[in-house]
Amino acid sequence: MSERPLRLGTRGSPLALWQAHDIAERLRAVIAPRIVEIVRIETHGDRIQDQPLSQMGGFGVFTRAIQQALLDGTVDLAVHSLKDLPTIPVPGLALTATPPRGPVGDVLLSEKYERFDDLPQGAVIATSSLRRRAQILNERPDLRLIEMRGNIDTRLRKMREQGIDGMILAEAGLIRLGLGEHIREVLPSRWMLPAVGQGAIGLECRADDAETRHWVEAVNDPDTWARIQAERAMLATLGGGCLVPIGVTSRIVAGTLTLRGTVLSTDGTRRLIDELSGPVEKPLNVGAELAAQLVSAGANSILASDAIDSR
Ligand SMILES: NCc1[nH]cc(CCC(=O)O)c1CC(=O)O
Repeated sequence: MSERPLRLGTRGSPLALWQAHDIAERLRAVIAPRIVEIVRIETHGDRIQDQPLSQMGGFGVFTRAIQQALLDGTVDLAVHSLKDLPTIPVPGLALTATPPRGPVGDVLLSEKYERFDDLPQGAVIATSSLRRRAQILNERPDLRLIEMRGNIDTRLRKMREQGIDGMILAEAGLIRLGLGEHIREVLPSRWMLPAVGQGAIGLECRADDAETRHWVEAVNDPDTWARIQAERAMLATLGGGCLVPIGVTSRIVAGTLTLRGTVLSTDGTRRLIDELSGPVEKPLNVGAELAAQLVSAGANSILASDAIDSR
């Protein structure tokens, strides 16, 4: 076994660094006395802060630079927020493990209202995600949605300064940064389905780096792994990437994996939602079959109409 440090690549945002330190601790517990180092890498999404994510040319704006560092050998392990990691495989790299998943939901933050249902007609809500926008408009067509980018701290400040009525963020990020006191309500998964992989951390290695993969597999959580395999198979089969509103929930009860998926038009007027269960040993089948069900119900026409609208 080599004695050089294991270098772990991450974005430099406060949330990314929290996640990287968490992974470093988990690895140190299995890999000691070898040193684990954290290497910060700036991604395209970190550099360009003034454009809507949906217009930044799509896939991998928060992950590609870290994957490149992994391929170059600058780092040995990439730590990603899994929901930012495209499902398209990168030759030479392998998603190797997912530690236990954090909270999966989306939450309302607001200085004025306690609950989503308290929002008055025409209230202004900030979000940078097409998935959140479409699901909010499907539930409440009267609300006004505006773009908001930036780290979580920045967004909280902008909401206060600009008098915005509310904002939707992932619960996991707020909890991890100790900002849980800002959460007013976890939005019901009945209508706000989280992003594929939300709340999970993905650990990616070079496919041929057997030694690192061995250590990284030691911090894997099998239930999280099965759920994210199913969720990502659904997304990959639908082929929507990040430019189309797709949401999902998953659960495992007594060896059965249940996946519920939704596809919407970006304006929220059209929505499909469907559910499928299968053995936890076959997560890829559950995901691909649920996607096929959504396609038979017309998912492709919803996705295609969005592709035309966004031009
Ligand atoms: N780049 C957005 C991003 N990627 C991961 C998280 C939060 C943590 C997670 O959902 O895993 C966030 C912020 C948000 O959506 O509020």
